[in-house]
Amino acid sequence: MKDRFGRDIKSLRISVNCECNLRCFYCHKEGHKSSERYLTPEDFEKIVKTAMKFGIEKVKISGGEPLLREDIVEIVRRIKNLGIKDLSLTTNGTLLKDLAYELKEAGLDRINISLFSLNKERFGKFIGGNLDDVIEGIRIATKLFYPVKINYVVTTVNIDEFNEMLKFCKEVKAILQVIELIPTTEPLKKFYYSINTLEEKIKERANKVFVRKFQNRKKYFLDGLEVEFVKPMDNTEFCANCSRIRVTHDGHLKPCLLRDDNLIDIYNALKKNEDLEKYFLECIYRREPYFRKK
Ligand SMILES: Nc1nc2c(ncn2[C@@H]2O[C@H](COP(=O)(O)OP(=O)(O)OP(=O)(O)O)[C@@H](O)[C@H]2O)c(=O)[nH]1
Ligand code: SF4
Ligand code: SF4
Repeated sequence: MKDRFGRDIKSLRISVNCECNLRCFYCHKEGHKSSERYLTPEDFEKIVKTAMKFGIEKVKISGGEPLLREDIVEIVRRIKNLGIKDLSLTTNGTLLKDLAYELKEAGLDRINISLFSLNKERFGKFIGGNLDDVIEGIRIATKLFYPVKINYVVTTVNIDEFNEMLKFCKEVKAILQVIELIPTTEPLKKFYYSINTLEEKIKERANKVFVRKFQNRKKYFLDGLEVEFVKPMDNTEFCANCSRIRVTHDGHLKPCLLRDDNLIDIYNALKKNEDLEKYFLECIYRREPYFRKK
């Protein structure tokens, strides 16, 4: 299925909650306000079932911090049991050491873990929480899942750790995902650091480059290491190749991360056990590339 801009619909990104046990200063909260309303594992199952009718085979679970939900393993199991081929989860990693085995057993295919800094003090100051827990979570995850991606959001605060991040990812055998900061508020703008210079450096060292169809992302292969660049800002090619639909924890279909004015409320439809197809069609209709050529 394609939207009005000829973009395929391939993946569903489900935010299962809005709470988090960390406080990253750059958090964009998946572009949605918090709310007291929460979907149940059965609700997510119904949503994914409908999404599959539209050809969606990839599901990403996110939050807030998804591992704070007590029923996260059940959510994973129910979605995987529907036959989703690529089921992944993005986490801050703090609770992973206690949950990694159960998630694997429930059918999770792969995992992305945020890592702002390898410096304990800096991690505590800008992110909160305990870096050691995250590192332990990463080490366990890399033994159970493939691939594990390390999400390194680049800012003026942690740009000096780029080489250390490369070294760390090589050591633990994870993919380094270098992510451009999305400055969603005015004060965040001063932390923005363009990742183009980092990409140039990696390009020089790479043996092979691969361009992912999804968001036109480039992946570089170095000796024993993969590095992917995520550059959403003002990037018309990124949005032109966006194939995601989002679901919020409180039961909205969301056509775009950066917009909060075109959501579709499906909460009552879920509770009444209505067919969800027409809501998906409406969501696909409302999809527009956020950054596009004028
Ligand atoms: N603008 C925009 N940014 C996105 C979108 N999806 C992901 N991102 C950015 O990419 C970062 C990492 O996202 P992840 O949750 O790790 O997932 P992903 O890298 O998109 O997905 P996979 O590579 O398939 O695992 C997010 O924090 C965002 O900054 C999107 O749809 N739009
Ligand atoms: S870990 Fe993720 S959800 Fe939590 S504060 Fe950081 S960016 Fe936001
Ligand atoms: S259209 Fe662009 S900004 Fe919106 S979700 Fe897709 S990639 Fe992100």
